Amino acid sequence: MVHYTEGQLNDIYTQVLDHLKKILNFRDEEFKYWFGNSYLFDIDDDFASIVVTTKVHKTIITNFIEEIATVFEQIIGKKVGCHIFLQAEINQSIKISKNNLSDFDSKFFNTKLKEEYTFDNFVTGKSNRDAEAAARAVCYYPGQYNPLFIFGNSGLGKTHLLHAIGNFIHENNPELRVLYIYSEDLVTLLINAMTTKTVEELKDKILTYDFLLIDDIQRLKQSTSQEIFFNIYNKLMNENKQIVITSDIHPTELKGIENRLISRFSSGLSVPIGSPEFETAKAILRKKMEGRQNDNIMINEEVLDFLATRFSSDVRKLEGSLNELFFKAILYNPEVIDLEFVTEIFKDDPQIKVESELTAAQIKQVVCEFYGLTKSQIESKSRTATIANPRHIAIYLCRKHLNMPFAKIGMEFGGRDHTTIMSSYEKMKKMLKEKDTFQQALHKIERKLGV
Ligand SMILES: Nc1ncnc2c1ncn2[C@@H]1O[C@H](COP(=O)(O)OP(=O)(O)OP(=O)(O)O)[C@@H](O)[C@H]1O
Repeated sequence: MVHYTEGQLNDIYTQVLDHLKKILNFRDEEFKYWFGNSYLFDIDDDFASIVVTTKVHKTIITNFIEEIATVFEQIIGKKVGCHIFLQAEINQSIKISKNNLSDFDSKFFNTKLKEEYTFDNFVTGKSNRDAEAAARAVCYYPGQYNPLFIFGNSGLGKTHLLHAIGNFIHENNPELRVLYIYSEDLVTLLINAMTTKTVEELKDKILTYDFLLIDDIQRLKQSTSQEIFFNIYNKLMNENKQIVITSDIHPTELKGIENRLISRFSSGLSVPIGSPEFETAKAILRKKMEGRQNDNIMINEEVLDFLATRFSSDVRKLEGSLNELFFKAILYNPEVIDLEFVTEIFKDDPQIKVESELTAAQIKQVVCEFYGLTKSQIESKSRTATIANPRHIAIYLCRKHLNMPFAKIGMEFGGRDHTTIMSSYEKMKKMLKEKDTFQQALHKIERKLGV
């Protein structure tokens, strides 16, 4: 990598500005106003970092990022991306991240893996079996399903599975290096590396790992960091390192993430993880009760039924409900935790009221009643208009009122994939614009649903 001195950076930037002035349509004083106080902070292998003084300058100059990159290519003879930073961002990052890379291993390696999240204590059922099987598969065949992308709502075990992969590898293949990282930490690292001119070192560090486990990728929104990430991602893939990513939505529905990344995320294996069904939720509760200190507390079967029914949409809440119950049991010391005790404990819990909120099942039911169909008809693959159109309406309503991801709606409608659901939704949107009859039907159904 070429290291430029301050003087060289200064020379290069002077030439860049001269060229830019000729191609941008600014008057002299305008150009001076926008670019006059900017300077070139650094050029590394992939990026030129330009520093400006105010947010407004950053916004305006960012509009010309492509032109600036082209001029850089002409002057320095190689293609680089351009980043615009505020002086304040540079100052802040330099302050907090001087030691970031030396901390890297202790901060992001090993210590971050939660030992308690293993495959052994991950309870499987229909809703999460595919995700668990895929997670195990990457442990046995690293690089074969690359990247593995696990998506689903909050609290359904995505992080648990990532850690389970890491723990499994540590135990069974200790020579392989695993890096678990939360996306927001990754963004901080990338930005700091840019501002402390340590991008190459960071890349080299990350490339020493065999498994990169990235949690909650939807948070990788900072656009400047996406470019470096893209670069690192490609290098890891080229070296056949295993990448596992989690997100709350299917890769194609990610917002604020560049298309080239989205298409790469979709190119491996994407598996959904859903809310546990009743029996799985109960099995999770039993698992979470194992090894608790308060073994002597008796808990009735119907209590597990109650919790599994009310809280299964989020395993984190399911766990929380159990903790609360045990805590209250220690406090009030009932002979046995029974349904009466539980309903009293949770009587003011807003979660219980979730029952009255609109669900996909209610939407399907009301649409079926309206059109005289059965549940299995609306969920079927039938293309007959009398069945397909009501299905489009129900899908449209799920998206509109529940804001459900397309992949999740697909699960409600006979396991269709998200692209089919997306096209169904678009079709109904178009039909509603074109035909009054659909609009009227939609309003009547919405009135019945009370929305
Ligand atoms: N199938 C399961 N078996 C056992 N525990 C589970 C299961 N699913 C989830 N859990 C537990 O539920 C809690 C929440 O899970 P986790 O943090 O993995 O969810 P998440 O999908 O990553 O959520 P978020 O998107 O909010 O990060 C954890 O304590 C985890 O151990």
